[in-house]
Amino acid sequence: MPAPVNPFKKALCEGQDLLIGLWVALANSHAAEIVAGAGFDWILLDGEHGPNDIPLLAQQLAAVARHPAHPIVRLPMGETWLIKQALDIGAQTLLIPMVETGEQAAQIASACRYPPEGNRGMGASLGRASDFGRIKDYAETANREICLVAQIESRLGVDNADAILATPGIDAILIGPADLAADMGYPGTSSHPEVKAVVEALIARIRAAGKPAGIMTTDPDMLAVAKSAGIRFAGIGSDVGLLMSGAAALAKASRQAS
Ligand SMILES: O=C(O)C(=O)C[C@H](O)[C@@H](O)CO
Repeated sequence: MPAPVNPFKKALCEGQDLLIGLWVALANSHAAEIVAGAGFDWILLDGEHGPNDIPLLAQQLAAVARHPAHPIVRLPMGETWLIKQALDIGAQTLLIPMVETGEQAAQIASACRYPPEGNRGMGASLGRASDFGRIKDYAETANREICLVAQIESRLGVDNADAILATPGIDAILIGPADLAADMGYPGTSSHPEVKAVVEALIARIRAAGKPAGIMTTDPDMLAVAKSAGIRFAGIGSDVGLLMSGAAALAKASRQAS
């Protein structure tokens, strides 16, 4: 029995639709399960800015498994040991932040694949990835179902985008406008015209390299720019944002009603 098919990777490679996702940063399996059934194509379990660790991420992966929303796991950084642990708990799609060079792209790509394609350590028979050893052909078939998304979110990353895109094993690029804006001198202003121009040009380069481009943005104007430039996946909000805005609106409405 082979490793399970990665539906997100399949949809990116074979489909044309825009895949909509939600950032999930509450680091809670109940919250993840609630939004996984809401109708998103994917959810991003955020181990970079959410208070997540490997055990919490494993709980969330298990909690959302019965829903169609594909869980993408973002790690704090592209450390080889952390990539190994994330894959062994069953993450099939990883988002690695702040990828800035071709060398870094090669390192994270190698960490995601078993030899001879890479240097991922053998141990999935102990982990959820192989259903704890029940998927007998996991080691032979896992590589093709891993989807590695590199995040480009700095001027250096943009400058080196061609080298990152040319790296075998980098399956897609997600643009991070918030960090990109900060690096460009516009912290907190990810919808700055100069940022939008860089994002638009970067999407064109990603597409020209034959790879899918994605973005995370809650700014409608930035999303419109990205859509017109041809992105294939977009994170358009977060569980934290939904909870904050919903709670505040209810509190305000209840005061007005009383
Ligand atoms: O730089 C960015 O933009 C991102 O990486 C997304 C941020 O982490 C944050 O906007 C997620 O809500």
